[in-house]
Amino acid sequence: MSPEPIGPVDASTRPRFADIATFARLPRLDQVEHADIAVVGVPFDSGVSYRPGARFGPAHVREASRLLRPYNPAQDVHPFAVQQVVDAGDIAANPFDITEAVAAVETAARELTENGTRLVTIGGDHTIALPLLRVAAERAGGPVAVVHFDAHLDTWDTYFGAPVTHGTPFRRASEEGLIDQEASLHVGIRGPLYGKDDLRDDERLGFAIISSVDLETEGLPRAIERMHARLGDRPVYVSIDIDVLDPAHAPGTGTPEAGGLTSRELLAMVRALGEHRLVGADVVEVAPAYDHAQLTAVAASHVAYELISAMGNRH
Ligand SMILES: N=C(N)NCCCC(=O)O
Ligand SMILES: [Zn+2]
Ligand SMILES: [Zn+2]
Repeated sequence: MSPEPIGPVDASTRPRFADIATFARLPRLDQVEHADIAVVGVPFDSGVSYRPGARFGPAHVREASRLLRPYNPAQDVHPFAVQQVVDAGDIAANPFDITEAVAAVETAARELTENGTRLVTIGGDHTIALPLLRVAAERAGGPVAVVHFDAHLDTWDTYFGAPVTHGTPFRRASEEGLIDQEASLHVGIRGPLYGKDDLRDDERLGFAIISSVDLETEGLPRAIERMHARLGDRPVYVSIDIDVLDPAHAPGTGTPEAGGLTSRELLAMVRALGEHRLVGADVVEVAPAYDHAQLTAVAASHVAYELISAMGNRH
């Protein structure tokens, strides 16, 4: 029998503002025999097209995650008791060479998932979704349904001739056959595009869209219904760009767009994913330099907590 999971440090006997921060004050990977879920940081932002700083995201989210508690009433689950969740530290990626950095993330993700551990990765910019999806599809034995929360499509082709950036991971992933083209979708899309072709290309690459306006006009229950219908019973990878939230809810990000989701809407949609077989997830694009009073980091840490809870729901 495997031992009982080691949970977070108890905030009622040891102040939650003490100690070096691990995610939710969980044990480190080297302190357990086996991890069901590893939270891992990728402090990398060399793929950004506008404001830099997401390289400081993992540390900022860990700091804000000190406030998380062990029982999640919204999903009626003790996410850190039904499964062993750990902090696996950071994947240190080369800030001067995107190709090398992406390869390093892929290698590290492959190693971390060797014994069935699922990853919840904290970015870092959205470039890192590409190597993470490579490993997720490999582990799932084929393409995965991607549910991608973002203001942006991230299926553009190149920037300055560069094919691997934070605006292009899902085009590359689709071209590489990593995503299930019948079951993938974006949620929260809004704002100006380069042209109409962006949407045509996006559909051809295998994505459906629940836009921010759809959410407003159709409401949350209908959006959740559409998400369930699209994902079906496929293995699901969840990629959450924190800029899916309105800048009022998440100012600390590099390419903010007005008219986004509330954190309440995003948390509700993530909770609904508890019905699905989640093979991995990321929360990216938290850039602390533009944050205020940890607003963005609190949102990101709660989103990660709901993801871990959703993974625990079907444990
Ligand atoms: N992945 C994020 N956050 N943003 C992509 C924006 C790409 C652009 O500048 O057009
Ligand atoms: Zn975005
Ligand atoms: Zn993005």
